[in-house]
Amino acid sequence: MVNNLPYALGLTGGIATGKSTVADYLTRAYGWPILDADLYAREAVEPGSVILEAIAQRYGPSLLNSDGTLNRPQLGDIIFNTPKERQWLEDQIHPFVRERFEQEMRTLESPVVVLVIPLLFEAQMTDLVGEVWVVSCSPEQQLTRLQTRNQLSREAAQARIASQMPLDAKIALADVVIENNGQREHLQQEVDRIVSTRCYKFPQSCTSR
Ligand SMILES: CC(C)(COP(=O)(O)OP(=O)(O)OC[C@H]1O[C@@H](n2cnc3c(N)ncnc32)[C@H](O)[C@@H]1O)[C@@H](O)C(=O)NCCC(=O)NCCS
Ligand SMILES: Nc1ncnc2c1ncn2[C@@H]1O[C@H](COP(=O)(O)OP(=O)(O)OP(=O)(O)O)[C@@H](O)[C@H]1O
Repeated sequence: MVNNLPYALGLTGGIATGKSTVADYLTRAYGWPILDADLYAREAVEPGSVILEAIAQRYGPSLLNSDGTLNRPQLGDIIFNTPKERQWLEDQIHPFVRERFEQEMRTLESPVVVLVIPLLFEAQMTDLVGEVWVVSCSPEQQLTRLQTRNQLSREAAQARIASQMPLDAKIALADVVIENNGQREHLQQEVDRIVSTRCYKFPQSCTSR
């Protein structure tokens, strides 16, 4: 890690376990900036990008909406059901996402930054962060949250969950695990408790990986 970069806290977990909810709270309560892999992954496929062009070449122009943007649900149907195609897409997008994190981190003045990276382990981005927080919830809760938020059938939601590293395996690799099975207020108290026990008040005392 280059000197003078902020201390990076990596937030990951299963799909729809609550990473963005925790990130929103961290920035509201502590003022730490958030950098989000999902936003960079969207930037990677904006109209006019090389990657969107490659997607249209591979799957045909029907993968584009009439305004030239990516038809995300349709690409999701392909990649969350076909591991080889998921791998192809990740090979296109992940180098771009990594590059964007590195760029943005160099511009920050804050002593701490939160990187939200759903595929932190799968995409081997752990070197970007000083420590890893995994947001966890029960399998039933995860399925319900995902189906409700994305309006997905049970089968489609299960396919998305199955396309990621199992949550237990992520928990085993975590420095901090945040249980998110209760109300939002409880989650916030849990986050406050964790922050109070760690080094962020004195980030220079945090050691990099
Ligand atoms: C397939 C796409 C177009 C579906 O878009 P959609 O709007 O439905 O989902 P969105 O991008 O909001 O992602 C929601 C969540 O899905 C999960 N997810 C996304 N991509 C992947 C993947 N390749 N493997 C497993 N889970 C994934 C993450 O938990 C993410 O937070 C999109 O997810 C995508 O481009 N994925 C590939 C890029 C990627 O790997 N992104 C993850 C961040 S590095
Ligand atoms: N403690 C909670 N109480 C009620 N709803 C919650 C709670 N935590 C998260 N949610 C809801 O569950 C859904 C998933 O949460 P969130 O978007 O934070 O997950 P995520 O891990 O960032 O998802 P993704 O992997 O798809 O990016 C959202 O609709 C959010 O509002």
